[in-house]
Amino acid sequence: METMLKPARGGEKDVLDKDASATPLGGVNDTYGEDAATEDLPVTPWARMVASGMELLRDPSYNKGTAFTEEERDFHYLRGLLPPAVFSQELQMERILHNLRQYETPLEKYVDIMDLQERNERLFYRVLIENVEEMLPIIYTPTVGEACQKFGSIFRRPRGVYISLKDKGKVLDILKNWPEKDVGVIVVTDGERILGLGDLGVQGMGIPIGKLALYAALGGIRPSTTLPVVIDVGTNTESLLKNPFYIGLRQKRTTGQEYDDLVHEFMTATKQAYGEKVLVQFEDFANHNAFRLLAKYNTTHLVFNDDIQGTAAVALAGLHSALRITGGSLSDQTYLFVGAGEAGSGIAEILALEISRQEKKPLDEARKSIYLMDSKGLVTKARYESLRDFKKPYAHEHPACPTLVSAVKALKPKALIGTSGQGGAFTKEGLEEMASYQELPIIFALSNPTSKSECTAEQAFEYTKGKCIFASGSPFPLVTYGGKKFVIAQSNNCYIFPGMGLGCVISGAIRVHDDMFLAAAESLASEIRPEHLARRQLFPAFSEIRSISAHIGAAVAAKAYELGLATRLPQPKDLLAYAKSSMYTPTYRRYR
Ligand SMILES: NC(=O)C1=CN([C@@H]2O[C@H](COP(=O)(O)OP(=O)(O)OC[C@H]3O[C@@H](n4cnc5c(N)ncnc54)[C@H](OP(=O)(O)O)[C@@H]3O)[C@@H](O)[C@H]2O)C=CC1
Ligand SMILES: CC(=O)C(=O)O
Ligand SMILES: [Mg+2]
Repeated sequence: METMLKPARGGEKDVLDKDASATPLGGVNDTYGEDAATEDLPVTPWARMVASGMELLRDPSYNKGTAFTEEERDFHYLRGLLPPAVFSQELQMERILHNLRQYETPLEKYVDIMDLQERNERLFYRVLIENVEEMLPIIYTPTVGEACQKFGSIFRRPRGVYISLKDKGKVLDILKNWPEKDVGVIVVTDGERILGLGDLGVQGMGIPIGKLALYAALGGIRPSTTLPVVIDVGTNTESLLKNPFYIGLRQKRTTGQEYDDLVHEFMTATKQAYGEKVLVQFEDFANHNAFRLLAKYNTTHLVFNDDIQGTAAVALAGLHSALRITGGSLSDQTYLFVGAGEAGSGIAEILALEISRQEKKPLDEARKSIYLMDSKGLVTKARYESLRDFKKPYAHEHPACPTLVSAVKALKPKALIGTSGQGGAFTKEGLEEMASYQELPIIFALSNPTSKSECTAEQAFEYTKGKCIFASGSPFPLVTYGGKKFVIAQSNNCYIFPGMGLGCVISGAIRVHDDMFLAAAESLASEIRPEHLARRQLFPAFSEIRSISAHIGAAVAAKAYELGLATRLPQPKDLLAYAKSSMYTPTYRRYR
């Protein structure tokens, strides 16, 4: 791919036009999933003005470091500003990986790789895309959790947009300060429930940054169209308030009208700044805000909540796969959730929707085989009045069960799904009980990061005597039990949201509908092949994720067209080919 850059000594810059092109992601019909053979590709028919010389080296969107060719070094006033060797992107990647592997702690690796994002964006994404399985635990769970806890200390350069209570009335101005005008996907948090680590205030920003890196790497969304946002309304975490390196507002969380007004100002400003079709993903809000914000904005904005809906879709795909191993249908089983918040009730509700759709029975009927436990034990009818709304549909007539083992004994669930954020919540006794009456118990320990997983993969296999079909939210190493090796698949919403974003963008969707998540789940489930199931592996390897995201994107887009929610007309004939051809690839452009 050749890109015409008009060198402008002294740094005249046209950031508005950056990467503009005919495809919705601005991918200039990037060659999907392979190295573009740069010589053969057409010359892009437009020109850009970018900085030259040192400024070019300092612009991560265009910088290629030692990969600038001799010709480019002459043309762009770079001669002498770089050492004489000219590296290929492949060799640069090797060097990055070599250095990364020298670090002793995952946090050091995180700091190093995020630094690369600030220096050379294309190299950063090339490293991510070609080494997803190695890189995911660093830029995502579990390391991103530790990075958020220490965000103030490791802070180097700001990334994304910080909106605090101090900015009331100025949110649109803040969005205007962001250099990119063509924003398509925003991930926003208020930092109150960061993974299972609780309230990390403004330091939750690590999560939108990480999720959006995955949008680009796994889903092919052009990085320049992504915007991480944190809304800082304070934190109730005393240790942060006392920490001299804390980078947020040093006050307790604001709630009520003042909170709502700031969020509303932000939501209004997103449309004013970026139009109707900007996708806003709510991430890691505490559940007292998550459900109501979703309900408030999903009829007026293109929004979804990843913890409720993305998690639901991936877990549903996992359950489909698990039942292909055990036999039986979704509707024949009893399900027990440990954790009745966003993730738990989100999964419960999509499961009930799917059962109701498959069996053509009312949703309320479908919910009857799904039980939730929260911090007070089993959610039952007797507790109805005191329950939050999202738990009420699952308050069945049943005696109280205060502990996991008592609930498992009473209900004999086929599947046990952990979404409690409580490390160790799946006790030895509870897991032994799950294995006492069935051959292949389904055990999902979905809480993140690793320290909050309801059990480890090893414990699941050990306490069920190797019988379990297991998935976790955070990565676990391979488990060997009874001489057999089991690859531990991750039931994590990162299988879904990149493809969901891709589908929304390529169709020009204006709303997200639950059926788009059902379509995403179905698409993901269809990627599971018999050889995966033979190994009890419920999800394909992350190395296949770009292709999976393209399929999910096409399925989501098809559903958006079917529901009349898509605005990109006419509908492309082959949505999968269109999704693939629209995806961002990080191969360097040739500048002249
Ligand atoms: N794998 C994935 O893709 C995802 C994983 N997650 C993980 O799921 C976890 C929960 O997230 P989320 O649902 O948003 O959080 P919420 O705070 O909304 O929900 C947590 C739930 O767990 C319950 N709970 C707390 N302690 C216990 C206990 N000892 N026994 C049983 N239930 C308990 C809470 O009870 P009560 O209602 O009484 O307070 C609440 O219902 C986090 O660790 C998060 O990282 C989240 C999204 C995606
Ligand atoms: C994965 C995710 O979104 C979470 O743990 O919150
Ligand atoms: Mg989350």
